Amino acid sequence: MKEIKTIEFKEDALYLIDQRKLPVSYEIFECRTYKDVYYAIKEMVVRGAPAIGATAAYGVVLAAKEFIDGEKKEFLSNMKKALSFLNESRPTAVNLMWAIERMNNLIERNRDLSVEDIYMKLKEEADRILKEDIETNKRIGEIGNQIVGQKATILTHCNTGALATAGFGTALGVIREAFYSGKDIFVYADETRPRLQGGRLTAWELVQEGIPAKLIADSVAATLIRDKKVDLILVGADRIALNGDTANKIGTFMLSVLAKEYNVPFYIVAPTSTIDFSIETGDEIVIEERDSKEVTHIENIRIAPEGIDVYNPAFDVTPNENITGIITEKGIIKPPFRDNIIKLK
Ligand SMILES: CSC[C@H]1O[C@H](OP(=O)(O)O)[C@H](O)[C@@H]1O
Repeated sequence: MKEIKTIEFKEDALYLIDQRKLPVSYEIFECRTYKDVYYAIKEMVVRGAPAIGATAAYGVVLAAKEFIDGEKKEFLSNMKKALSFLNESRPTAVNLMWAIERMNNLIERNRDLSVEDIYMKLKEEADRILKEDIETNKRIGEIGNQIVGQKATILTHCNTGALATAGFGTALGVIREAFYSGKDIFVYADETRPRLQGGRLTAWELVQEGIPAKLIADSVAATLIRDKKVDLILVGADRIALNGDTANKIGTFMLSVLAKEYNVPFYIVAPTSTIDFSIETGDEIVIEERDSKEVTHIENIRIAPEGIDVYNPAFDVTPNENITGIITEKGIIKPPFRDNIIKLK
């Protein structure tokens, strides 16, 4: 299995695979300040809910390093500002807020320690988040593999692999696990307009692993599903509400409607850190709207005329009634979702 180091912290700097450049070139983006990390998340140098969370945690570490020479009071005040700034980098993936809150809670628990000791504890906590995510994803892979047939064609959307996490992946992690456990699987990967995470990132990971697959335009999925060419649909998540409604990359909701119409099992695959226990339904999820240039251009080449207005939501919400189950590291959550999700709090 190929090791893909999406995120690496060493010698007081954070190194990220620059996912904007893949697959054409493999480049590393260096973050030396928490504002570098904000930029990396906002501009999707790094993306994917768990990867965003782990990256933000190291952004907090870089902020603590930046303010380490200040008096305690000034340090705590600067850290509060830095955490709030990082928290605003993208609005939908709850792992960002989950990681920031976890780092803030650590500061609050240790505010009587020296600034240097707080910094060391923050670094340890960020390392823990990174390590836990990889372990969580491998557990998700094992659990998810239980619902993959010995011979199965799986359709997936966007990128939910090692690049979207600290390693191994979520939905693509289940696909990895099924492949390496010897199952005869085949993957259809949606290219996922407009940022093409499927065509650029999932396709790259599948080729790296030698997993049999075909890349398709998003609009091909409907015919494949209608013609019974797809046995299972596995997608990721950015925020899951208590009732199971799930925000994920734009185009996921459409797939769920097709899956329901043609009785194809449709699973969300995500760590429990992607569950937002503070919201009842998907109506409360903020959907990020991104720059129109993502739609009117590809690699800075204009493909739509000047003057055309654009609507570019980065996510949509799949209603829980379209979801077969939610595969997590604690097991597969089945309906009734609220009753079963609340038990995980
Ligand atoms: C394993 S979470 C991956 C999740 O994140 C993606 O969004 P983005 O690339 O904009 O960060 C997409 O929703 C994936 O399902």
